[in-house]
Amino acid sequence: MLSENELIQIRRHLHQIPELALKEYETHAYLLQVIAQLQTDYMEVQTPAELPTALLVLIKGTAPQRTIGYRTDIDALPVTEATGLPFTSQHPGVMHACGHDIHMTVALGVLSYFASHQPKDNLLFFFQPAEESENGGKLAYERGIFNGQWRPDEFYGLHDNPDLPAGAIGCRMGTLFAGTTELNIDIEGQGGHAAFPQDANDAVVAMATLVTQIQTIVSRNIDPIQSGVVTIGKVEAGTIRNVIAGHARLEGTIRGLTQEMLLKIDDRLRALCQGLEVSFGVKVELELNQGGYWPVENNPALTKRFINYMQTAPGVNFIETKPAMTGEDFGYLLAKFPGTMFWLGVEDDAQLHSATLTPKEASIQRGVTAITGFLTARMNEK
Ligand SMILES: CC(=O)N[C@@H](CCC[C@H](N)C(=O)O)C(=O)O
Repeated sequence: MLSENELIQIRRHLHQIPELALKEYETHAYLLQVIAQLQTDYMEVQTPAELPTALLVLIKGTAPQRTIGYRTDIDALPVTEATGLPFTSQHPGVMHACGHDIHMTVALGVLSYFASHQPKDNLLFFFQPAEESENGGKLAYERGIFNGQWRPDEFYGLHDNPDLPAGAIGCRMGTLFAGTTELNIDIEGQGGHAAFPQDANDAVVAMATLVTQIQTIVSRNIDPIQSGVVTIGKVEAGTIRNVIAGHARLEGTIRGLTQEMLLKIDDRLRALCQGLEVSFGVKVELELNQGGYWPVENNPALTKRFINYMQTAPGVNFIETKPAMTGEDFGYLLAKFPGTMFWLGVEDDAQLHSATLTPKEASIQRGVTAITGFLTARMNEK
């Protein structure tokens, strides 16, 4: 079983080798190396050919009634790290800014416990690529990697949370995370000389107007008692100060706690894009892609058990949380397999996706202890 100190060294190594969605080859190789040291005769490891940076590890139980799945994501973000940590990212422009290094380490800690204490039920660990983009969970499901002995009867997974105390477990009945839709908008106008706007059709002015109009969707079109978010995270236009840009592109994300909310926001976006074509004489292409980022809906019966355990287990700091507007493609897997997603507190002033995110490492061992305790208790239930 991996000690707390060994887990911290593993986390620091993973932190130095962050990789973007579907390119997690070095991470995959390192995970395999750690897992090989934990190998027992009741463990099977598989790299699915259909998704080559994913990893499945099955620990066979002594008297299995079910296969319990535990999922961790493994990808990182295109963020330039600014933590100044001695174990900072060695991959320029890429960082574990969402804490997936912590997620993987906790999963390895739980795996190492059951590799040396054979469980009663089967335990399936799924190291999933591409959570931040590219729909790794959906791809895994659609490409059929959860077949035969690799199919979980129920699934659990966590996300780190800087707003909660280190090691605290947060969860709620019902919806934990929003569904998200990625949006891309291309605006085609007419380029020209900066001095002769009358002969051009400025895509920058059309784009700026659209960005402002988009702000009215949440403020004016949705019920204030409900929730929605539209964030434009990236804008691109132009080449130099004295050339009017003929093309502009916006990239953003839509968030809603229900599918109805997401579809309503989609409709308003379509209408605003059509209006922009009329009012500015530009051509607008709107692309909406929800992929696997469905709302994360916790299964009522399993989540009740999970919360009961965490509320009463000695040494676990359980906090009931509100729904969050973060997205997670575990939402897709929870629509296919019953299960529970929960938070692990990592206590930091920086937010997720920030270049200075520095999760507290004390959360790792506390998370491992809470999760191994829960899984053991779950295996003793009918
Ligand atoms: C926990 C977290 O931060 N998840 C990501 C999920 C990305 C969703 C998708 N690529 C999108 O941008 O809509 C998040 O940004 O919430």
